[in-house]
Order: sequence, then C-alpha cells, then structure tokens
Amino acid sequence: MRDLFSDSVEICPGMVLLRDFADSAALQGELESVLMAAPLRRMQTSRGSYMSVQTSNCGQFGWLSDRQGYRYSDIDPLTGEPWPVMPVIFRQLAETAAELAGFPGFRPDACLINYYQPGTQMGAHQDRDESDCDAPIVSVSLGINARFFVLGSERRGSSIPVNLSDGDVLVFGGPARLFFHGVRKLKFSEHPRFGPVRWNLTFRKAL
Ligand SMILES: O=C(O)CCC(=O)C(=O)O
Ligand SMILES: [Fe+2]
Repeated sequence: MRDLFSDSVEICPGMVLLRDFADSAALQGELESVLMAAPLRRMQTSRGSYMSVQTSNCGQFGWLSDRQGYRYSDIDPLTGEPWPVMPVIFRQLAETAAELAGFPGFRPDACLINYYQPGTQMGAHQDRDESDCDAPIVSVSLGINARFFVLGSERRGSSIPVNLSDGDVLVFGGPARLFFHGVRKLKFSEHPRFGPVRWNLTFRKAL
C-alpha cells in the first residue's frame, strides 16, 4: 500500500480508497427519499436462492437479479416506474472520487443501493454486467464497518482485506476493474445515525 495523499490509499493498482471522503449525513437524507420511491427488496438469483443483502437503485438504470439472471433495467419491476433520479450530491460525489482516484470523466448512470444487516454478506464476485468496463466502479460505505476483501482476476487465492467505515469511498477501475471482491459476514455494531446497519452505494456506468 502507498499513500497518494493524506487520506487516500492505493490498495492495489487501479483500486484507491478515499477515507472519510463522503458527507454521510447529507447522503443519508437523500437515500431516505430515494427509498420512499423505490423500496428495498430481496433479489433472487438465477438459481432461485435469495441474496442476504437487500437492494434498490437510483439513476437511469438499476441492477436486477432474478430467475432470468443479472441485468440492468430502466424500470423498477416492483413499482413499474422508472428508478428515482440519482440525487445531485450522489452523482457529484461519485464523479469527484473517480477523478481523484485517476479516472476523470466518469459519468455514472446507475447507482445500486445495498442494505446490510449484521449476519449478511456478499460472496466473491466480479462487477461485469456493465457494458462499459473502461469506466470505474465507485463504492460508498455508510453506517457500520465492514470487512471488504479483494481477490485478483481469479475467484480463489489469497485476498487483500480492506476495512470500510462510514464515509469511505472505494474506487476500482483499470487493471482492478474486474477483480473479484466481496464483503465478509457483518458483525454487530451500531452507528450513531444509521443504527446497526450498513449501506453501500455503488456507482456504475451501466450502458
Ligand atoms: O458492499 C460493498 O462494499 C460492495 C458491494 C458490491 O461489491 C456490489 O454491489 O457489487
Ligand atoms: Fe461488486
């Protein structure tokens, strides 16, 4: 690991962590409005099991998983309506973080919202449902801490652990864009504003 500037760390080439970079309280207010229009739901995988994490989306496109597999859609199947507009402070945060991490010109059209309660996790996976993998992924953590892990271009082998706290922003692109990654089972703790939960916002260029 190498310091780029005071509170940013290069986890591996193409992956940069901006610690405490996001205005968590401001994002929290916008998040509540988004979820009024597009409530959380538990998505099914193509194999028929349910993800432990609950999700929603905002922006032009939303990420979906069901028996047909993974895809992006401009309509929320729960409401039959377009996804809520991506709040301006969400988009600005993602664009600024990408630029600082060395990916200028990032214009996200999708923001996946993940909701973790203690005991939930996200298994090792690649983010590869986006048609433009030249664009990075910008991932914002809110609420209680999580143990994120990064493998390489293969699902197996040793992983790099990354502790993610409220306000941390992780950007991965370039050589790390398709690296396998995931989140270990969440331990119980409480955040003063969010309570015993974690939120993750991932900004993508879907189409
Ligand atoms: O919750 C996180 O920090 C990671 C989420 C993630 O990898 C994803 O939504 O694809
Ligand atoms: Fe991911």
